[in-house]
Amino acid sequence: MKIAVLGAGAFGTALAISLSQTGPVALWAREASHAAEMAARRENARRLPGASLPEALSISSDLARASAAEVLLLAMPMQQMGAFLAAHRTRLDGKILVSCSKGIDLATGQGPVALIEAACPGARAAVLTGPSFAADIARGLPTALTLATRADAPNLQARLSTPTLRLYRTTDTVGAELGGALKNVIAIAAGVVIGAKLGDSARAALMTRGFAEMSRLALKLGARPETLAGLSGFGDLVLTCTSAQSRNFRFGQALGSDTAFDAAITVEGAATARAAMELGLRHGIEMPITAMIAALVGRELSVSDAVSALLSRPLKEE
Ligand SMILES: NC(=O)c1ccc[n+]([C@@H]2O[C@H](COP(=O)([O-])OP(=O)(O)OC[C@H]3O[C@@H](n4cnc5c(N)ncnc54)[C@H](O)[C@@H]3O)[C@@H](O)[C@H]2O)c1
Ligand SMILES: O=P(O)(O)OC[C@H](O)CO
Repeated sequence: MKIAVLGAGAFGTALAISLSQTGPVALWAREASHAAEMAARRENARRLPGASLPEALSISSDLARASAAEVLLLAMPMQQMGAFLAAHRTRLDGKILVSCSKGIDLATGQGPVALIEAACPGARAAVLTGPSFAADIARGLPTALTLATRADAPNLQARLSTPTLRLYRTTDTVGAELGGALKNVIAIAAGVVIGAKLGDSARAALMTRGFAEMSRLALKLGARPETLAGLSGFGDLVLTCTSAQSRNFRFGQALGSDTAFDAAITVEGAATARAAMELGLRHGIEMPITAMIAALVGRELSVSDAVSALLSRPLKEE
């Protein structure tokens, strides 16, 4: 199976580097100048500096060429995916489309699989998610991910595994994509806690209650509990809430300490907080932490008001 990675951000580039160990891979960048720069330097200096691009990795901005592969990894920010699929649906239909994005589409309230199935009904959709920083994957550090798909999973699992990238498979696409999306919102909240100097005990409480609300929404939408407890849910929640490598966590830290944050950095949890809050309202699921983060991101609430509101909620059973 030939592979192409569509989207030359940090994650797409890291996956392309890792997958090049087991066969030829094409990396597609939407800007011709970016593709030319990477091909000349053998490095993605804009998004993943310091990682060299192997010879087995071909780079281009020609989507017709890249999308000739059977397996296409979609590695762009979640809020871009709907427009990308709509613009290129005829080229993408019939392929195996593996979403590598973590989020909920704000315009439709849908995850990547529903977006793919709506735009490209002849495609087979999959989700690759779990605890993994691009820099770690690119350095060849051991990483375990979840591959969620209802189509030909063992073959795809084998093709996307490398000596350092270990994939576990599931058919629970809803659970895998919601775990990966919702943990980003809780990671922003964990960053707020640390940025506001509320302490590690508060962060542990926040992560636990955050996991409870992630699970409430995901189970209501059809996810399986074991998926939420696995790599794509609990595993990624732990990584993202405890590492300063996480952009969602660092964005939260900046909110909590009232310091500036570069708006050009991809922070998936910001839009997903609002999308998840709206899903919660629609399905009658209480999501107090998510609602608080949506309000903080929208500058509708101060950090101290958000903390007071969470601490003054009615006492209840765990
Ligand atoms: N960086 C990580 O460690 C990591 C790990 C796991 C998952 N992810 C997920 O991968 C996705 C991408 O994140 P990233 O870290 O690569 O982001 P990034 O900010 O490094 O790069 C985003 C890339 O997407 C490209 N892009 C933007 N809009 C596009 C469009 N309409 N069409 C094609 N390309 C477009 C940009 O040019 C850029 O190269 C996110 O959903 C993120 O949650 C990232
Ligand atoms: O840097 P973040 O916060 O987007 O997190 C990256 C990955 O999702 C961690 O698994």
